[in-house]
Amino acid sequence: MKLLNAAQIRQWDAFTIEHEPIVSLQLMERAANACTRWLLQHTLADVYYIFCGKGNNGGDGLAIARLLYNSGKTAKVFILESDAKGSEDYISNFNILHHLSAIPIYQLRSEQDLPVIPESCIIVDALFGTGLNRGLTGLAAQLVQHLNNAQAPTIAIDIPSGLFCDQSSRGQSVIRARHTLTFQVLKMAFLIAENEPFFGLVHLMDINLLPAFPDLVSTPFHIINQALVQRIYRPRAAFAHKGNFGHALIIAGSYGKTGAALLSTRSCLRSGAGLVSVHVPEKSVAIMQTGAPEAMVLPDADATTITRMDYEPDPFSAIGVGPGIGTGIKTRFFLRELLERETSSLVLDADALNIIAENPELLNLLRPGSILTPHPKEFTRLFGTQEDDFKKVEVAISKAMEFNVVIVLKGHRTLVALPDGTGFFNISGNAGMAKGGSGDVLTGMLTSLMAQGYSSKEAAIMGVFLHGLAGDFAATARGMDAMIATDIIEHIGKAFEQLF
Ligand SMILES: NC(=O)C1=CN([C@@H]2O[C@H](COP(=O)(O)OP(=O)(O)OC[C@H]3O[C@@H](n4cnc5c(N)ncnc54)[C@H](OP(=O)(O)O)[C@@H]3O)[C@@H](O)[C@H]2O)[C@@H](O)CC1
Ligand SMILES: Nc1ncnc2c1ncn2[C@@H]1O[C@H](COP(=O)(O)OP(=O)(O)O)[C@@H](O)[C@H]1O
Ligand SMILES: [K+]
Repeated sequence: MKLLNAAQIRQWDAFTIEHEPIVSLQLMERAANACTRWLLQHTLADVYYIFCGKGNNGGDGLAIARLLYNSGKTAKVFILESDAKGSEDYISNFNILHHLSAIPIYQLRSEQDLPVIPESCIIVDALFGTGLNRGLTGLAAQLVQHLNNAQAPTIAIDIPSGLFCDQSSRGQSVIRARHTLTFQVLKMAFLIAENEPFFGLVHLMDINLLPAFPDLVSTPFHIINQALVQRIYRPRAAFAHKGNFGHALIIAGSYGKTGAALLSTRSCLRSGAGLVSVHVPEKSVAIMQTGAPEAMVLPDADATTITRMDYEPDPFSAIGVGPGIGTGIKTRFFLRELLERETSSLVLDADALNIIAENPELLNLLRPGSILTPHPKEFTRLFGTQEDDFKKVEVAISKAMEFNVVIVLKGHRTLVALPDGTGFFNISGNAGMAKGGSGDVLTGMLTSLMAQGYSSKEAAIMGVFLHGLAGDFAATARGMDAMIATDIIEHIGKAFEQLF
């Protein structure tokens, strides 16, 4: 699914108005209706304090005030005054409301006009929407601070006021909402970690914009959804044999970290590979054979670390390397040898990435289409510190292009950055996965998918989606606090079932 920017979303509004046909004011009414329904279903308040700017976001706020009033609720409207005349639809809604004398309208012209906000009210933020074109200053910034200091919860309409859709809002005055009721589609701002304090829980309000529009525009960003992964997934043929599903090799573990190897191997086995081998330090062999009897074990010559490749890498259809291997000198030599000898693509995670970060020239040895799966700290070690999280997305994509690899920048909204310059955000998964071992599970899954012949782009998109979905099922079964990485593995099967 394409991730549209603010300008494209406005074009989509205009496209709908032109082709449906529907007049702009009716579209605003549809949007306000959807928000009002949500407010009536999900909030219990004595009174709604509705703060409006003079653009269309403010127009939404005025229409919501009227619809709440029509549903028997009490609403007070506060208008952030400026020299602007107001958008056409704002003015239309203002005129309607003006005639409804039951709804008081207060004009905010200076700091003295900022109202006392009762704890028991609900604040509706309709100051600025996708039309924000500069940071808030003056009275607008004071109002935002005033609302953020209030005890009452804030519901933002479309986007918290002051938050830019497509660029960093670091250092700006931005509404901190408990819920955001956003129209039709997610905005990029909601996928970026640094914006977490602002938008709260995001709810999509379907306003029936014409579905034909997104096909007409191009965008570098996409959201991974079930339909996309269903198109990638290839069901297993009934007459298939294990040779059809590749041979995966996991290289993982060191003394005290055999668990990382176990988690990667088990998740690799659970994700469809025909055969799975695992290269671990000699001392880990018994643990592996007991914990993952379906896998074949290649013991290292060293008792406690990975040091040598006593086998040819070529027979393996994909290799995943890194979880728990440490960054010792012999392991570093091993990784260099692997990168020099291996002819197919690799999945590189954890300490494999830390070793590369210490020896950046190794990046040039990566085979095209390899997958790197850094968490944010590993990403910083590899590619330096960025001034904000939007910049991080940009750098991930430019590095994917430069080294012709796929970079999976992990987090709440994992980004799959592709060498063709595009980026795919994953929206499955939950905070219960923020625990040691979750990343090892992802490495095993990606290696398994690559072994089966999925391209690195397909494997990365499908892998992060299924990993998050398995995490969501694990959270339902165990709860976010109690779930552990093994629970994610236990639910990989159920995640696959959603693709049938
Ligand atoms: N039919 C439709 O299209 C639908 C649209 N919908 C709604 O419209 C919203 C977008 O509306 P919008 O484009 O009017 O922009 P909006 O965000 O309300 O205000 C921007 C105005 O504020 C100003 N301004 C900007 N930055 C500023 C700043 N820092 N400090 C001070 N002023 C600033 C700027 O004017 P300027 O001062 O630059 O001349 C501009 O006029 C969208 O989020 C959704 O809620 C829904 O109803 C669905 C149907
Ligand atoms: N809050 C969260 N929401 C969704 N997914 C998360 C969250 N926190 C972590 N994850 C996922 O869990 C995994 C954690 O990986 P990583 O930090 O490498 O763990 P480890 O190295 O301990 O195995 C990543 O795939 C990440 O996307
Ligand atoms: K808003």
